[in-house]
Amino acid sequence: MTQPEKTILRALAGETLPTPPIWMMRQAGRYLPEYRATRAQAGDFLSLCYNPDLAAEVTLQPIRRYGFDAAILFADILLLPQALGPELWFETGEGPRMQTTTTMDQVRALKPTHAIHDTLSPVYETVRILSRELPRETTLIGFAGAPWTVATYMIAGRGSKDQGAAHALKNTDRATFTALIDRITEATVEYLSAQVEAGAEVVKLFDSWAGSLKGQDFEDFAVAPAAKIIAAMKARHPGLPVIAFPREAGAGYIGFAAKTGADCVALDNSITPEWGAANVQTTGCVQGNLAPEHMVTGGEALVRETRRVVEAFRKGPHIFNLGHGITPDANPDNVQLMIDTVRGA
Ligand SMILES: Cc1c2[nH]c(c1CCC(=O)O)Cc1[nH]c(c(CCC(=O)O)c1C)Cc1[nH]c(c(CCC(=O)O)c1C)Cc1[nH]c(c(C)c1CCC(=O)O)C2
Repeated sequence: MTQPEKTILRALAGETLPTPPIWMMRQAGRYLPEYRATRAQAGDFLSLCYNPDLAAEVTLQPIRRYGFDAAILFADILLLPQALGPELWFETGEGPRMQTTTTMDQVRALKPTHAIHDTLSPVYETVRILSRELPRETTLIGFAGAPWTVATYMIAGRGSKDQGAAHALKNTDRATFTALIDRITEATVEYLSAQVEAGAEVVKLFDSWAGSLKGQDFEDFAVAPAAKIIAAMKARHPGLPVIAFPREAGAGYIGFAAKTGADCVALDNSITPEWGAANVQTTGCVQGNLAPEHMVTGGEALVRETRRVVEAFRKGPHIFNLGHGITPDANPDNVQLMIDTVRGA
């Protein structure tokens, strides 16, 4: 294989670059006026996700405006469970709602894995459009939710602060809980494979609620499913780079890449960049981890903390990013200031 030229792929291959490549979680989102305009044209959020032309358009908007080094497919982690059967909708101002899956009969009633493509084919079309339209230097990232995080929404039927319903099922009906995790794991491989076949060059697993899994639960339901998915993806697509994001894993970040086979571990901003460099970057590429609040507040603190992240990770492979998604109240000018600071302008 020839050496990759795209900066994101070089960092993922373990190269230390003089300037870290940069992209941003939720870079296509409500903080951008052009996103709000396209979303209004689509109607609601799910209609936007399932409209390949408009989903590709919002994916491209932050690339045009800022020249990020990567584009992330515009979709949502809850499209996959929806494709397995449960209804999904978004309550305005509140977030996602799903028909719940909490019994063995309901797990058995989920659609077979191969049937997900009936629902998800517009997402693959979005990927195909993007792989044609992105600038040649921009890397296209596909993604899925990790099984635990997806399960928390399927079990509770909505987002929750403590993932209480999922923990309760895990502790009271282990057979149903593990059957659900296994079904999501299998479907995730199928979904990510279809994204790669359509043109995604990297895939990222979002485990937003990994931090609520402690001790052996973290090993069983954050580490083990990620390891299974990554092994299957690498067997099907040799050389495919994978980013894993076990958000708020804390000490669980240590050794996560080695245990799961991930090429890069994305770090949230509950840890300092110095801690991440000393404990995680020692074994490979890391991504992160500026606090998203700086995109709201800007100014000297943004510049200082951006430089601190770049400095802390300077000695190893690093992809600059926020520690979590940018929020709707962010100021687009602050994103430009972050990029200029990273690139040394
Ligand atoms: C937990 C989770 C979800 N979705 C996602 C996660 C994991 C990452 C994380 O922790 O943020 C992941 C996600 N969601 C979205 C993407 C697209 C790619 C990107 O820009 O990063 C990705 C990678 C678009 C989106 N997903 C959502 C929006 C906002 C929708 C809108 O336009 O109103 C976007 C741009 C909606 C969404 N989707 C989800 C919730 C809880 C919400 C509501 C919260 C909110 O309103 O911000 C589920």
